[in-house]
Amino acid sequence: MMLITAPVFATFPQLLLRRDRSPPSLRHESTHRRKIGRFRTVSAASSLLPHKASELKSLSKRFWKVAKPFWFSDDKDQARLRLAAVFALTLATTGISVGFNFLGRDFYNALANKDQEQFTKQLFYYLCAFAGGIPFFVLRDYAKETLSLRWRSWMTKYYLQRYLKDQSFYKIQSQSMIDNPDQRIVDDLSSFTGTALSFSLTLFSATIDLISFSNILFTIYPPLFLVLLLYSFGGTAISVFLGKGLVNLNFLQEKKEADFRYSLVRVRENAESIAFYGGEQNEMQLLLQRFRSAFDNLTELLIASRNLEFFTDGYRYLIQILPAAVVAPMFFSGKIEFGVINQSVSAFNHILGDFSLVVYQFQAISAFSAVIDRLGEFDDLLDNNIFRDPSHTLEEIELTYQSAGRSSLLDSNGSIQSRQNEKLLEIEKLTLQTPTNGTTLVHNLSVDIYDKDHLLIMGPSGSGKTSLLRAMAGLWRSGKGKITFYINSQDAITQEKYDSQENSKKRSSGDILFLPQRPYMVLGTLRQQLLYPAWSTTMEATPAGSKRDGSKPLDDGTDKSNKPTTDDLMRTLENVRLGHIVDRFGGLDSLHEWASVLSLGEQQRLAFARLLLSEPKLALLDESTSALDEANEAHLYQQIKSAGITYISIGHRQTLTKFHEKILHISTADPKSMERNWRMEDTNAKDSLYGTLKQQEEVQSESRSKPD
Ligand SMILES: Nc1ncnc2c1ncn2[C@@H]1O[C@H](COP(=O)(O)OP(=O)(O)OP(=O)(O)O)[C@@H](O)[C@H]1O
Repeated sequence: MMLITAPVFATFPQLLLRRDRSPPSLRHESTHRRKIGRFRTVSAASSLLPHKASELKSLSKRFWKVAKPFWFSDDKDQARLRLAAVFALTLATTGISVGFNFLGRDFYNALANKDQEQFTKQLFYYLCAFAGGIPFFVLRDYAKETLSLRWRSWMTKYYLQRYLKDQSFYKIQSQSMIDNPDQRIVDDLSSFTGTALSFSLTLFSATIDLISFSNILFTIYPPLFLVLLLYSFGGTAISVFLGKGLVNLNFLQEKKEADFRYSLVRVRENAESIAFYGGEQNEMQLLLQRFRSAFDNLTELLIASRNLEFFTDGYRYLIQILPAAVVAPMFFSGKIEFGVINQSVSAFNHILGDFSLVVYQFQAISAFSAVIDRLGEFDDLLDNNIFRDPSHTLEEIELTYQSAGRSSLLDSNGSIQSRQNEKLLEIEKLTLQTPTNGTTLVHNLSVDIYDKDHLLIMGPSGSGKTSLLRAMAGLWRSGKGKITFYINSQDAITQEKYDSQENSKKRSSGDILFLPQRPYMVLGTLRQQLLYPAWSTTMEATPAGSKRDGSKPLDDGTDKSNKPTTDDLMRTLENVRLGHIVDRFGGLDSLHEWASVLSLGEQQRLAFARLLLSEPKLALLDESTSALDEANEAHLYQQIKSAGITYISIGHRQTLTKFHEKILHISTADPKSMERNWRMEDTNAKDSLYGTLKQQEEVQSESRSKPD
C-alpha cells in the first residue's frame, strides 16, 4: 500500500520541475503545431534529425543567424539582463527541486518509521518549501514569456522593415519566391522566439539537473544509473524510428491548412466578382477539396501520432516503477531506508527527463527545426539581394535618381538641348524583358521627358506598357539600358538615404508618384486614403459607418511636413468631384471597406485626389481614368495639368491624346527581331494625325466660345 501511495504523493514537487523541462509554451507549441499546423516545406522536413552532421551544422548555423540580431541590437542590454534573470530563476528552481528531493526522503522516512513528531516537522518544512518555492517557478515562467514577447516584437519590426524595403514584398510575391511570407512573420516568428527560449532553458536546466541528480543517484546505487542510460538511449532511438513519418506528415499538414485558409481569404477578397459570376458552387467544391486534402492528411497524422504515443506513454509510465523495482531488493535486505526509494524515484525521473528530451519533445523539435528552416530561408532572401533571376545577373536595367542640377545639357542622343524646361526623366537604350522567362517586350527605347512634357504611352494589350512603368518604378530590372530620374527638390534629396550598393539615390515619394492600374484603397479612414502614401497616420479603429468622437488622428510622427489640413482635403475632394462622399460615409474619419463601397471610377478619382495633394514633380498614370466617363477624365487631367504636375500616362482611349504632348507607340515585340518596336509622335506637330485633330478641336472650341 505504501509503495503505491508513496511515489504518487512524492511526485507533486516533481510536477513543478516537469513544468521546467516541458514548459507550457513548448507543450502548447507542440500541440498547436500538430493540431493546427502551418505550411512546411519538404526540405524543412529533411532538416529534422539530420542524417548527416553537415545538415545539423547548417541547421544550427541558420538558427544562430536568425536568433543573433536581437541579442546584438539596440535593445541588447535589456535583453541580456532579462535573459540572465530567466537563467538565474531557472537555476533557483532547479535548486529548489533538489531541496524537495531531500525533503521527500526525510518525509517518507518519518512516515515509514512511524515517527509522528518528525513527520509533523517534515510536513511543516514541506509546506514552507512549497510556499517559498512556488513563486520562483511562476516568476521564471513569467520572465521567460515576457522576454519571448520582447524578442518577438523586436524581430517582427526587424522583419517587417526588411520585407517592405526595396520592394522585397513585391519581388517575393510576383516571382513566387517563397510561400506565405505573412505566416512566417506572424506564426513562425512567434513560435521561434517562444520555442528557442524554452529549448535553451530546457537544455540549461537539464544540464544542471543532470549534474545535481546524477550525484544523488550514483550515491544511492550506481547500477541504477546504468539502467537509466540504457532506458533513455533506447527510448530515444525507438521514438526517432517511430516518429520519422510523422515529421513529413506534419509539414504537409501545415501546407494544406495554409492552402485551405488562403482559398477562404480569396473568396472574401473577391466576394463581389464571385457573386456576379454566381461561382458559389465552383468555390464550394474548391474549398471542400482543399479542406478534404487537409483532413485526409490530418487523419494520417493522428494515426501516426497515436502509434508514437503508445510508445511514449508507456515509456513515461514505466518510470514510476522501474527505479523502485531496481532498488527494492536493497530495501528488503535493509541496506537502505524507505525514503531512499522515493528519493531514487525522484532523481531517476529528473535525470531521465534530461536524457529523454527527444522522446518527450519529439513533436516540438520537429516543428522547431521547420520553423528555423523557414525563417532562415526568409532571412537569406531578405538579407542578400537574391531576388534576381540567375540568368539576368550579368546585365540589368540601371535605375538612378539624380538631382536636377546634374541633368546634362546634352540629350541622350548627344545633341545640345534645345529645351528651356528642365529634364525630369531620361531613358537610354532600354531593352525590357519579363523577369520570369526573359521575353523581350521593348527594344532599345530612348526617350527624354522634360517638365510639362506630358507623354502618353499607347499600344496593344500585352505589349508591355505597364511593364515599362514597372521598370521605371524599379520593380523590374530584367533587360539592359538606363533610366535616370532628375529630382528637383533639395528636401527630397536630403531625405534620401544613399544606397552605396546600388550607387544611386532611392526614389523619393515626394517627387514621383505612380498610380497603378488597379486603384489601391488602404485599410483605414477616408482621411488616410487621401494622405496615402505621402503622409502616414495611425488611426484608432472606428466602427464602420460611424463618426469618430472628434478625437484627432494619432500621428505616428513619421512625416509631419506640409501635412494637408481638413480644409485642404475637403477642397481636393471637391476638385475631383468627390465632395459628396464625405457626408454619405459619415465624415473624413469614418472607417469603411473603401474598395467595396466606392465605385471603381470613384476610387480612380480618389487616386487623383492623392496626386493633387502630394503634388509630385512627375506622375506616372497606368490607365488611371479607364473607369471614368470622358467629362470626368478631361476634368481630372485639367486639374493635374494646372497643378503643374508633369505626367506620363498609359491608355487606350484616343480622347487622352489631347492632354499629352507626345505619344509613345509600342507594338508587340517580335521575339525573332532585334528591331525597335516603338515610335514617338509629337501631338503638336502639324503633320501628325493627332496634331491635326488637336488643331481642329481647338478651332471648334474657339468658335463655340465666340458669341453668335
Ligand atoms: N510577372 C510576369 N512574368 C512574366 N511575364 C509577365 C509578368 N507580368 C506580365 N507579364 C507579361 O508581360 C507582357 C506585358 O504585360 P503588361 O502588363 O506590361 O502589358 P500591357 O501592355 O500593360 O497590357 P494591358 O494594356 O492589357 O494592360 C504580357 O504578355 C504579360 O503576360
